[in-house]
Amino acid sequence: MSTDTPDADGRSTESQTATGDHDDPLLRVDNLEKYFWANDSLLDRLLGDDPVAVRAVDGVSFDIYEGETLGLVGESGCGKSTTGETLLRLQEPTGGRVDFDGQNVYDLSGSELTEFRTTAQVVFQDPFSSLDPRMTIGDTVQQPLDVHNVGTEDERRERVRDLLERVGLSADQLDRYPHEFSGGQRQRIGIARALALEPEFLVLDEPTSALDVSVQAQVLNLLNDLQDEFDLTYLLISHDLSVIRHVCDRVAVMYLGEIVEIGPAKDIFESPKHPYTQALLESVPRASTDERERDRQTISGDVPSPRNPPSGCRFRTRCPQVIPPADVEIDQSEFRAIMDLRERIETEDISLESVGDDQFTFEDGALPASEVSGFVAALEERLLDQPLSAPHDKRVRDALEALATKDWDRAAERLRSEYETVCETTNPEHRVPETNEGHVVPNQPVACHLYGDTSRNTDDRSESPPQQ
Ligand SMILES: Nc1ncnc2c1ncn2[C@@H]1O[C@H](COP(=O)(O)OP(=O)(O)OP(=O)(O)O)[C@@H](O)[C@H]1O
Repeated sequence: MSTDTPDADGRSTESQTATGDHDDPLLRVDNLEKYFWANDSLLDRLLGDDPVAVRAVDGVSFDIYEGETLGLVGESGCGKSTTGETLLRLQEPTGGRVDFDGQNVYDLSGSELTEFRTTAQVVFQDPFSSLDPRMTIGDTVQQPLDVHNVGTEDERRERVRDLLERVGLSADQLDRYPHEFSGGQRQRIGIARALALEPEFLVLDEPTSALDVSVQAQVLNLLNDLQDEFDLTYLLISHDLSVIRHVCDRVAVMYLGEIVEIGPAKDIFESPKHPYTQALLESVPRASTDERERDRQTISGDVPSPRNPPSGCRFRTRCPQVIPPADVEIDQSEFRAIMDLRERIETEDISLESVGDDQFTFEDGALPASEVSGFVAALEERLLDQPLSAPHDKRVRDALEALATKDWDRAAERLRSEYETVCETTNPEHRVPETNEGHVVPNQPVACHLYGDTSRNTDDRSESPPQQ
């Protein structure tokens, strides 16, 4: 990680050479899974509601090498914080393992677990809520030393003074309270506390998101200096691509509980492979006027609920590159319109009674035959932004006709039989992508049906340690 002397692409030469000395990762995350259970209260059980799994983290695998900064990026709700907290064992996993220095952290107990808790620390986003307003900052930073009974009282106080100085505060301030400090200073206090036990590994969970932009850079620079000085390894969680770009050696892109792409930061930013990574990058505001004038694409819709994630590729409900069946010729905007329509029919998310401003009246669950064509036309107008080309227009009308008898299943089946895509039937495995010239890109596995050949499948982790 480095922020002080950025080169042309915003990463310093130093950061590009900061990793790669070690074949064995410091941290190896293997198929990590964390489900929460909703509808699981006594009342729910009395009401007969079944518990529902919230799949916050759903089988992620990656490695972190000593001295590097791995970025974990994705929209809000994708499972980044849950991943960070679960791998630190602040939450227990529902599946998978995490090896730290060769030991599965979920097997640790007693003194081994205590040792792990000193070695792996976290810095949270919000320095306002993560500090106890009734404790002086000296006591706050000293607390982990007290809990772990490190040194004498005098030695602990001396260490607190050193730490405060080291993070850019004055040792004279240790009797002050959090409200006497600015946001950036409070984050420095949080960092000092995280460093108190001389950890090797820090999870930085949105460490600058609550700060003013001008202060963000200072805190990132401080984290960079501390990494060099104390040989720290970072997992940096952020939804902010500019933060990730400037400080990370490698980047893992997370979507709805899964890692969709992972690779060296430079490659991810210069040559993103997964449509989600591309869409995330497209949605970043541009710095230069030329680029600002270019149309900025935003990702359509919201992240679906992790209670009921889409089948197959989870990004397919928003993806601008969904793959049509081999025998269907259709442009992407028409295919997207039909996919969205299918989704609404399959979830019965269309109010049939209100179509055409209530001009159609269902009797015994069906419309009179004379009204069906008007009803279909009104439905098309409501559900489609633009008319479809042949033969798709006819197929869609057939499906909509089934809704005139409220036969949702027949409508859904009519479209499914024509338009079912590999993106919905099959969860893509991580594969090493191929460039247009036929070169494979071994360090950038991607989970997308657009790429690769199943003979070269890999799991989520890069095949080799980060490049020098
Ligand atoms: N204790 C919990 N119980 C139930 N669901 C939870 C719990 N904690 C998190 N979730 C759900 O898990 C999903 C992932 O949340 P998480 O906070 O890990 O995402 P994130 O990518 O870090 O987003 P953000 O940046 O908004 O925190 C979300 O849908 C969230 O609502």
